[in-house]
Amino acid sequence: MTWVFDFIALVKRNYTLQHPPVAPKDDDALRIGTLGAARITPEALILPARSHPGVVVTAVAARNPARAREFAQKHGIPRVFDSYQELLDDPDIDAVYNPLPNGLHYEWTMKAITAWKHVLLEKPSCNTADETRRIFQYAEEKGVLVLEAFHYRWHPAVHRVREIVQSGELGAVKRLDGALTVPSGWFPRDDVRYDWTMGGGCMMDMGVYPLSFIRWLLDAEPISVISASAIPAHTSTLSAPLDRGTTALLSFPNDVTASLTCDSATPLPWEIMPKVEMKIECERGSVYILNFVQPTAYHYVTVHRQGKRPTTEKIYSSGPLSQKKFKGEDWWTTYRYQLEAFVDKIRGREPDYWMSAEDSIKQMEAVEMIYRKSGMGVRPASTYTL
Ligand SMILES: NC(=O)C1=CN([C@@H]2O[C@H](COP(=O)(O)OP(=O)(O)OC[C@H]3O[C@@H](n4cnc5c(N)ncnc54)[C@H](OP(=O)(O)O)[C@@H]3O)[C@@H](O)[C@H]2O)C=CC1
Ligand SMILES: O=C1OC[C@@H](O)[C@H](O)[C@H]1O
Repeated sequence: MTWVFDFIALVKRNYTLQHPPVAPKDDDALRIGTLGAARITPEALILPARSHPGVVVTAVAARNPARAREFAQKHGIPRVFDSYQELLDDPDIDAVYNPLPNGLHYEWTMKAITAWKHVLLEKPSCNTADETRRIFQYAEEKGVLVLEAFHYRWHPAVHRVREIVQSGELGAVKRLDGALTVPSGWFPRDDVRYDWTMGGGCMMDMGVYPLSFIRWLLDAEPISVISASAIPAHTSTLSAPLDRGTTALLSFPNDVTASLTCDSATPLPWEIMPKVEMKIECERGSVYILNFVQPTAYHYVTVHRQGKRPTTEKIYSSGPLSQKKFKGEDWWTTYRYQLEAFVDKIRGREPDYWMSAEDSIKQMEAVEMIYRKSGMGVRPASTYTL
């Protein structure tokens, strides 16, 4: 019978995450403007802001004014700007969400910082580690906040996995295997993910998730990339090499190895569903999590302890977290948790979790190491100068 209750909870949670309760807004709610009418914005910002009393999405700017108006109307955004710069220049906006193509992250985040705006910056933070370093340095100089939107990092389920791994109860970690793949047809062939000039490539778009999770689970950086191979995308050329997918094997301190796989178009019929998983093998057992990227929709964590029967946990806000209790509701998406932390930090409150500048910089250094090893080379640096 438990599965019936689980199924009802799953349906309820997935309905509520798409139709969150609307919170009455605080008088001093943070006013966020969003750059571009990007596909990810409703899920990553507009829905989460709905249930947050301390945030209002007050403005959108798009390259095409008609598109901006249509987007604003659809999502109840009161103000529309005909250019990104006009939005940044508006003194009634406190923070911006930057979900532009990767190749524009650097330029528009630097411009936003110049305009004294806090920035919620989509992953991957920039095309190169050097750009990421410069962004955080500049933000510090100007006294504004930049956060790379690695939303999964805020969900209690991934914290639980990290807690088990780092508690030492299973002994030392020996090996990790992470994957994020989607079947062919998931992205249109003209998607910006396949545009080299815009910082495209699957390692940039999807491989960054298992990479970031591995680094965080270990609290360590790769020593070297043992091997890396990339499948060229249909847009890949010699002068603009771009991966449809990448597989890499990394070496970490203490003899730990980790593999990651990402693919933006796994050929049918080998895969008809996305694959999103991480397995951590330790001396005396293992931990497996299904769907570490969007655990709110569905996930499970299975722990094999040597000599014992495997156990399975599902961890939402009310789950059996032995570490500190997170703020949140079962239906809070990773983006909702992330927004809570972003606002808390700006308002001087201690967030439940925070992803540091150092972490974002090290993450891009690791991405570069993998691209160099696979022969694809690092993504083109922005031509924007401050
Ligand atoms: N956190 C997450 O779960 C996810 C994060 N992302 C990240 O968000 C970013 C955007 O992804 P996604 O929403 O899928 O992308 P979209 O292509 O839907 O959106 C990108 C936006 O960038 C603007 N833009 C400006 N210049 C260009 C250009 N030259 N070519 C294309 N678009 C341009 C467009 O805005 P306009 O024309 O309206 O001005 C467009 O709406 C990426 O960095 C990606 O990695 C994506 C999906 C999930
Ligand atoms: O951030 C993301 O999350 C899930 C992926 O499928 C997507 O391509 C990416 O942009």
